[in-house]
Amino acid sequence: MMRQFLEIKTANPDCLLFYRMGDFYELFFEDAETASRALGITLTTRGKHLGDDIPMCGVPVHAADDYLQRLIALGHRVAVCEQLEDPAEARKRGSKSVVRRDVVRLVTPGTLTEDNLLDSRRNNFLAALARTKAAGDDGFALAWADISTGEFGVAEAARLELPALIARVEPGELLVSDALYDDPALRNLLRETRAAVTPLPPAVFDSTSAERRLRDYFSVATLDGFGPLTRAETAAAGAVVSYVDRTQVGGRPPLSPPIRETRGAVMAIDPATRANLELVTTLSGDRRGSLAAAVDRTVTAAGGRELTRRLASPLTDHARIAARHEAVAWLVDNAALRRTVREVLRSAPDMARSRARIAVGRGGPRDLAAIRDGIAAAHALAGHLGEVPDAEGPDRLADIAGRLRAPQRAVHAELAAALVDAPPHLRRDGGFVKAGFAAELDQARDLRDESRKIVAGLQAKYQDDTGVRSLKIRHNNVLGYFVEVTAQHAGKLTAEPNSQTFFHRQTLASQMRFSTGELADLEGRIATAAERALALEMEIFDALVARVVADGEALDAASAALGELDVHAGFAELAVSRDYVRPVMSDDLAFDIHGGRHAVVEQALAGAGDGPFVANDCDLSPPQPGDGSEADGGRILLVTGPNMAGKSTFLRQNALIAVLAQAGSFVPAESARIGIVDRLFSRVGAADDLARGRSTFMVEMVETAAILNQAGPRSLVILDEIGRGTATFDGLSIAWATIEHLHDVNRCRSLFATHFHELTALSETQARLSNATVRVKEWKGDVVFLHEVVPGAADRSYGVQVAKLAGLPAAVVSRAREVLHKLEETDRNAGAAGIVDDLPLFASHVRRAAAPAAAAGSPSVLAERLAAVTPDDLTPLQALELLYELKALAANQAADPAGGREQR
Ligand SMILES: Nc1ncnc2c1ncn2[C@@H]1O[C@H](COP(=O)(O)OP(=O)(O)OP(=O)(O)O)[C@@H](O)[C@H]1O
Repeated sequence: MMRQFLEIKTANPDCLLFYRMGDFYELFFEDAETASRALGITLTTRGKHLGDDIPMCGVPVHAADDYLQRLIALGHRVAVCEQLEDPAEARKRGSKSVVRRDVVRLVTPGTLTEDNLLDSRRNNFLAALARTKAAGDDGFALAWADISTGEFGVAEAARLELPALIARVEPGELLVSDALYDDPALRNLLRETRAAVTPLPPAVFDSTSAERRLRDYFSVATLDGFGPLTRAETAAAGAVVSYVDRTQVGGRPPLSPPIRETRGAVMAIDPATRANLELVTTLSGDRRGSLAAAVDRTVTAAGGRELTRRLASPLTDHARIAARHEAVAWLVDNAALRRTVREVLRSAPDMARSRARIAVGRGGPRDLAAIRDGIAAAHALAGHLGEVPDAEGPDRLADIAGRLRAPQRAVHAELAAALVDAPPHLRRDGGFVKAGFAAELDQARDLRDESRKIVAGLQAKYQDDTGVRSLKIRHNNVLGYFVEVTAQHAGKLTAEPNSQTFFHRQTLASQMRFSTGELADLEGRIATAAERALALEMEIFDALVARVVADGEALDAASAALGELDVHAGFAELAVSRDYVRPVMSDDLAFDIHGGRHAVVEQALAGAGDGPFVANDCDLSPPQPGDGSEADGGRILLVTGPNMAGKSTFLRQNALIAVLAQAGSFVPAESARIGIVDRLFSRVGAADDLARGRSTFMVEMVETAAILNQAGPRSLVILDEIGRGTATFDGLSIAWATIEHLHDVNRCRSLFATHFHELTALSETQARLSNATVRVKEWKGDVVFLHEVVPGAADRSYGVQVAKLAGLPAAVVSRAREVLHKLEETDRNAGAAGIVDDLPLFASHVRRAAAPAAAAGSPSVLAERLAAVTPDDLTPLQALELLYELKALAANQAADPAGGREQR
């Protein structure tokens, strides 16, 4: 047996080997040590190998899923090795022969199918990243498949686009070739992804053999039917199916043909933005508190997964977005139908995952029942949708109704006729086929149950015959049926005449067990009948499985349609219950939100009874009378305001409104007009990334750099407190230059929140920048937050007041007030004027701020000259001349720096 174990282990060196022995999976050697540590189970020894004890530990088969889940979560991979024949078969080959065993499946993070190993509301994708050599940085492709639902997608990407794509798909496991695994350019990407990264030999990614593998997997002669896949896409998709084959050991889960996603079809959202906006999980990884949790009104698992997917990948295609809104609008208007639809949906089980398990031979009777109930729900829903004349319903719903009708009624009828209402999880013990379905089965069962009644009668008879009232007939796997009496009464059975009937079988401490001829005879009949019944049930099970497998594609179509309908109905329910409106989508640069709210904060406030959320407007549409096209450039809104006033909330709520709208939902606002956003960027909050050797400030700058380098005219950019992680002047300067770059180069719709009030001066020179502030009231020295965003600039930050609210010791608060007072005084007298010479750009503003002190010194000549310039009035030539002049002025000033200071 050890030889067999070692052979199998050698073939699967990177996995923990679950070696089946009877009712246990046993682990040996290092695997046993690793597993016992990871699972907290006892480590024992069994036999010797090369003179040493063999470490061993085991998990019971019936509880194996739990242990698997924990091992997978810890990043292990497990090879499940089963007994492939009955031990009796093995014994026929000789008393020393070993039961045939082999690995039937590798369990890895990306190839799970069991419900308790999966999150029902999220896909679990296995992804593969491939690159074609010739194309360099641009030739990447990602393929992703969920073997628990059959979905399969593929897309091309440039290297810079990869982080966003991988973060969106959020694979559980990512396959890469050894070469990519070792590529320094991808090191950070691979380290940052939450997926378990599995390096594989380059041959797995070879595009020529990939093509063959795909043809083979989908049993097609050519891949042309899948649309034109690029070489990198073929390689990635080929790697996925090759790994599925390897881990499922030939049991092929049904996958849809790879659906190719065109570039730019979904809103690009990089990983930092995705995390910051907490779209599907919060920063701490929970679903609770995320946008998904706040807007999820779906009632099925398929709907939950579809919702998560939509929020993670909002569309950019006007027509497709409009179709989703149309479906939601229709379900908003048809309240009665919406309620019926949701009611029926509630009864629909997770058909996709059940069908996938059935297809790989891991399904049980309960999975068949899920298909039965799923088909019933699908047909009922199609009926309800069909009751309303098609002309009234939007295309999207008509299409959904069509797919809901796809599964055959006959399949449902058979399942319904064969299965009991609530069948057991495992088929092993039978008991799932309805009485009356198969006459032969009924007979076998009757015989079995009849015999059980006879056993009961026999027990009564034996009690009378022997006079032992406590005599029992029991059953166990070793003895079969036996008569049991307490030791005290044993004598009555061993004495004449009873000893003629009762044969002694076993003596325990306080009981004695016997057999009788009648009992042995009955036992035989019961066992045969039970075996027969079980065998018949297994036959019926297999026949039902075959029916389900044959109708698999229709079932998948219906399951997907069910999920989509659930999302539409859920969004409609959300719109009605939380007062969301249908956004008007356009192809220009509009972004005009009236009375917008934060989807998550609003609900949190309502839940905590913390008063209403204050709605706010936000208009980032191009201000000039133009056609609103890209040439006009979007507006930048610079938001200043005290701490805790609601700046971050305001910024995020607008980003979330864009995401919701393009995901197909209505939005929390009184009205919204949104020109489609193709990329969303946000830099919100700051966190150290010490693990990667990056300080808070470094993280902030890396993310800002990515935005300034990548944001295009159709992007939406949210920047919160850029530059706060460093010294004031450095921070202010960086923020200043960042805004100018956004305004002049990126020209995209942007929201910028800051505590640097100096930045508000930019509105004088930047045509498309306007200032907004969040109102507060001061009351008896404390600050009252109104959360109202109004045009204009804040005058101060109220930081000390907020610190007091936060419970800073009174002594610290009063000392801070003193220091603040002193600093403000110094600033008024000298500090501000000091900026004038060093940073001429700030001149216009600083002069205003320092007005009382102006007499104390003369402002910089350079600043004065600049202030006199109206850039819009200059011809290019004049501008160049001005530049020469300014350079000369600056050179003069630099030659006599002390002179400048002495004047002050
Ligand atoms: N519009 C609103 N209506 C009601 N409450 C709000 C609103 N906006 C924000 N709040 C409440 O105020 C709190 C603080 O908001 P937020 O974090 O956005 O402030 P901030 O101005 O960004 O603060 P800081 O400058 O300190 O980062 C939120 O947690 C929320 O409870």
